[in-house]
Amino acid sequence: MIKLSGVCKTYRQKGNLVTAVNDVSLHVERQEVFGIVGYSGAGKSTLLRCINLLERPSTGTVVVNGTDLTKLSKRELNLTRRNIGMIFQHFHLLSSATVAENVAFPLRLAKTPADETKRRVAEMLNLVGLAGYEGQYPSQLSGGQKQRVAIARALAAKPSILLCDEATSALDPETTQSILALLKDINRQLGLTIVMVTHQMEVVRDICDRVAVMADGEIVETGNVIDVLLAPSHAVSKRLFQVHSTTDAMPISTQKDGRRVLEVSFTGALAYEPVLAEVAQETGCTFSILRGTVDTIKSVPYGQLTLAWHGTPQAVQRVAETLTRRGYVIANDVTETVPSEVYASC
Ligand SMILES: Nc1ncnc2c1ncn2[C@@H]1O[C@H](COP(=O)(O)OP(=O)(O)OP(=O)(O)O)[C@@H](O)[C@H]1O
Repeated sequence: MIKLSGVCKTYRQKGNLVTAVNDVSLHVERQEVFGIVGYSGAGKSTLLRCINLLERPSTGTVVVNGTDLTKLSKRELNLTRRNIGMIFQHFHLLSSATVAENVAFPLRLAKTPADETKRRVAEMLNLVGLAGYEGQYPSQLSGGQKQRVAIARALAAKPSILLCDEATSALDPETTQSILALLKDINRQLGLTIVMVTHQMEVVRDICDRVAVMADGEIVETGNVIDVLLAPSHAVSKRLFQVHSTTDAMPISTQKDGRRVLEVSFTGALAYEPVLAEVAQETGCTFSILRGTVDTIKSVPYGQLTLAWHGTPQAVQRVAETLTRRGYVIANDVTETVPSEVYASC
């Protein structure tokens, strides 16, 4: 559906070259919700804007539905862009136009007949839950309602792709949830492909199927959300997705007593099995839970726990291997990262 190959974007800034996106290749499947995350300045927005050529890549190709956008004339590009809607953090609504006029804007550009425009605007406002707001102005709406109008406008020309640039970052948590629910519905009902840039990990957890982690203009890790979230492999992903800091999770007394402190994760049916009790029995160790989360990601149960294992040195040595055999993932063996001076001083 969307295939980026070797995309680079450089800017000239005060005589220096800034590389915002560096040799990114990416494949987004039809109808998936794909997240792009990373710290500020990682290049996320620039990469997103390369997908509809709001930013023209310095090198590389952008193929959408089999067409390389970088090869199109201006006119062809404008026509193709109708297939790609976009929403933004600050909504970008026309303040002097009514809700209906805002939603009708892309249809006017496409010279859609008036009766069809009217019908489509009504359909879109119904979809986003704003039927009856046609005559209101953006200043009369809440942030969540403004984003709903922006979504209606973005979908008015029936695109098959929606790009979202920090679409929920300016909204409170409750409104964020309602916009995410709307995007999920749209993804399901209309079969829309959604690519979203976000720094909100709950957005990734709630709505994305796959995620790419960016750092310094590059994609450093891509995968299914549940895999990247529970067993991130790159240092940046670990920082972004870790639920809590290891140091916070370990009172000093536990560092001393717990011979082995492990951060583990598990998914699916394992959440319902008495794995920890069985591993304790098999190894002859006991354990305490220092920190933990058990939740679901898109209806799949998962858990992340920090465990202190107590027992003889030989017994605690067997714990990690036994947990792994039972299907747990060892995200971090914290014991090995605790300096020996810490043990000595406790
Ligand atoms: N038009 C521009 N001119 C010059 N440099 C730019 C331009 N746009 C982006 N950059 C630079 O490219 C880099 C990536 O910026 P970008 O906005 O894509 O990052 P981001 O990950 O989206 O950050 P944020 O989360 O803060 O929005 C930054 O160093 C930024 O300063």
